[in-house]
Amino acid sequence: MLVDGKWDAEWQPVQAADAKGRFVRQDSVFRGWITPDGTPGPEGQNALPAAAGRYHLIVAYICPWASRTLMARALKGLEEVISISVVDPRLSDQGWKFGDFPGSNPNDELIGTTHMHGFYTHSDPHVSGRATVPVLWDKHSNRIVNNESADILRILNSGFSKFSSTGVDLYPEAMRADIDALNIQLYDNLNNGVYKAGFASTQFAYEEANDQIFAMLDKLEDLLSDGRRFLLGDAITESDLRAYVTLIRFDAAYVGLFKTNRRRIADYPNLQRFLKTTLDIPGIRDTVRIDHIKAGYYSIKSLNPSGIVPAGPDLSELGF
Ligand SMILES: N[C@@H](CCC(=O)N[C@@H](CS)C(=O)NCC(=O)O)C(=O)O
Repeated sequence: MLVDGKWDAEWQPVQAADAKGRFVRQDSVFRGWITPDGTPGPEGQNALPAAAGRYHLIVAYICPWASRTLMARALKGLEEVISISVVDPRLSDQGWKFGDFPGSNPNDELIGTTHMHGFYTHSDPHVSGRATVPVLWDKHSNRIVNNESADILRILNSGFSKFSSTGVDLYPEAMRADIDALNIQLYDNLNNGVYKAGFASTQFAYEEANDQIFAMLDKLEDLLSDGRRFLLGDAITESDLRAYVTLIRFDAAYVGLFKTNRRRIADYPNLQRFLKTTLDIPGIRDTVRIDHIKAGYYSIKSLNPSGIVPAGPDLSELGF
């Protein structure tokens, strides 16, 4: 991680642990906003004006948080408005870097950095924290606008609406209370839940996280059991993006590496249908690279010292 603008020691996947061995995630540090005309964001954040060609997303296909921003970009039809670059899925001892893995960018064309942390120190020479993806980058000032994917989803949804070619609204006014309530459960039990299981340092913390994950999966399976296409009805919302990015990684990576192996998503008919429905939306399949997901997760040395990437599972039912 970075300490006062300098790379400090070897990269470690475990961010912090509490007294009971629970994984604790750090908060993101760059929280600027983008609005249609540059007026402040919804909570008074400093904002830049939306524009075509000015902003850029730096992502990793392995990463669920980055992938949800790619999904929002695709669902809003912003592929020609916001450019992207993709880091190598395999973590180096200095965090993310550009590299030669198929489908990633060998070099950075924005500022010529080799590692993700270069964007952070370029934006703030004294920055401290982890150099995470995704990053929303401003090509005019050559600075990070925001490195919190939850914010980036909202920015893409509302800030860029005049550039959207689809008219999809992922956070409709009338559904906000339901979306917010479901998002909290999804984050604690599922999105961050799998990391809590995978990076638990005690049996207690692992079992606690595992129970939360499977209770949440049962709940989502039940929500979808009336035949609805998405979690809150027939229209896709932000909550679906949040659930999807963890569900699509579950059988490929988490069941094995994070030991969340009580059941697979393929064993839940409605969750599997939800994955297929979402994958059929134009642009979504392009946001999923199973090869990056497997290579990336299984490159985490502390969980998989040999670096061997499993050959399975068979995901042909999902078209992979
Ligand atoms: N809260 C952040 C979390 C992002 C995050 O943790 N990304 C991971 C990859 S999935 C990362 O870049 N980790 C590198 C590190 O922690 O050094 C967000 O949602 O944007």
